[in-house]
Amino acid sequence: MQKILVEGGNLLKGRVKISGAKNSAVALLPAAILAESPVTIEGLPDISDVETLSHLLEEIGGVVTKEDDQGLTIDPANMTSMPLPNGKVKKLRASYYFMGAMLGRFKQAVIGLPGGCYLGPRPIDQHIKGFEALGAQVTNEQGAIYLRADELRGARIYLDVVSVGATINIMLAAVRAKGKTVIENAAKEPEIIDVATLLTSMGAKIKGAGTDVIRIEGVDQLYGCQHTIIPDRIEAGTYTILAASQGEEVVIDNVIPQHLESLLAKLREMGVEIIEGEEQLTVRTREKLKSVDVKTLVYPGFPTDLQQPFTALLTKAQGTGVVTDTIYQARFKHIDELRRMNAQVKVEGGASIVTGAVQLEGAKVKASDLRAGAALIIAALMADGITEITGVEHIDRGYERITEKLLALGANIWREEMSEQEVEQFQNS
Ligand SMILES: CC(=O)N[C@H]1[C@@H](OP(=O)(O)OP(=O)(O)OC[C@H]2O[C@@H](n3ccc(=O)[nH]c3=O)[C@H](O)[C@@H]2O)O[C@H](CO)[C@@H](O)[C@@H]1O
Ligand SMILES: C=C(OP(=O)(O)O)C(=O)O
Repeated sequence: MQKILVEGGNLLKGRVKISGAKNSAVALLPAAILAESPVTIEGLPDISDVETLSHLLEEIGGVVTKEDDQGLTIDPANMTSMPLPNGKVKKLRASYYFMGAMLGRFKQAVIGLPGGCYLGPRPIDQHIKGFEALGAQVTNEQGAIYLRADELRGARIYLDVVSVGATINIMLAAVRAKGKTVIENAAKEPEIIDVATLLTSMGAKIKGAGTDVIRIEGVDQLYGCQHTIIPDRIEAGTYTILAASQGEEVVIDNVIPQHLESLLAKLREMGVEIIEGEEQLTVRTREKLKSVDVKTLVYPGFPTDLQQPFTALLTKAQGTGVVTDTIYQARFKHIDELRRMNAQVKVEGGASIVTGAVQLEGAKVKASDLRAGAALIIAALMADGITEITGVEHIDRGYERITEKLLALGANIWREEMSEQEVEQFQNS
């Protein structure tokens, strides 16, 4: 087990290249189950979620081959509807996409309830509502979801909650259903468009991805194809926040700036200078930052996945900022850790209230989840002295080579193996 150490204070300067989107990758890989011949996905991020999903694809009989340029080819020809009730499915959230994809291809699946970041309750009732509407029988037996259908039939499905996972999962099953499916109140995140683009290249008929009504005409067969993933808007947002907090001038390459408009607007309000290129952002901070309030919303609103990193930045700004998370009202585990670093933050209801312009101090802290980890790294880069961050396995689920990328920008950051005693303390904390 490793920990990350950061000596704060260095100003960041240079360029950083953003990797492929985690939240696309984790759906694109299971989508390959639906094809009859090999699917190649290019530009995948080198993160542990991708590795775990590749192993799961192999467990059900897929042949996964590494390509140049971080591509993977998945040959689904010999896959079976092997049950996956336990094991790796519990390591990440997106294993739930095996439900939709295996239901679509085999008309049956047994998948353990997913893991992923604990952000308060994360039900999957809307996924199940969608599968049932398509004709599947769904039961929960000892923590695994059993799905079975004699035939999948297209249906009109209204999502009671706007859900990224449910929208994609229903799309995965519906592309192989008989007839027409309409998903109403669908999520509009760019990752949904990316998955729909892959499915369309495989032969699916999908209209409206990226709007709140998606129409799907089921087809009998899907085929292999080649697809290049979109850049990770959350990783890009994290580096943008990082550059705003401790950057002299940082150029962020391989970005779709339109995917980050809500964040960029808030940063500009704070006094950060951002120049948007076609696939690039240049971030400069010349003046003292002013606090702002943010409220997370579904896309194109401010993303919940950037709420925690943004809170770390607010500790530097003049004034008080309120961060309200309307998606996950319990996504505040990073706050206690930021407090250990001298941050003046309190949580009230579904919001954190940050009193800014405070000098953070290095401390021993624990990343409780992926974006809490990103928030702690940002705080550590601004802090006086050395910060030790445990819970690195969460960070490695979603940030490719984060220590190397930051080192190249001039940060003083490194990894160390934890001693046996530290591992024990960590596991008991
Ligand atoms: C792998 C992946 O893509 N993860 C992202 C995805 O998670 P995930 O797909 O799990 O998140 P959802 O969009 O489904 O969740 C949004 C909200 O709907 C609720 N809900 C969701 C499904 C359901 O069946 N019932 C229900 O009540 C959730 O508790 C949450 O409050 O979108 C989240 C919201 O942008 C991001 O934070 C995650 O990074
Ligand atoms: C919450 C996240 O991921 P997951 O849904 O995979 O747990 C995230 O990416 O911030």
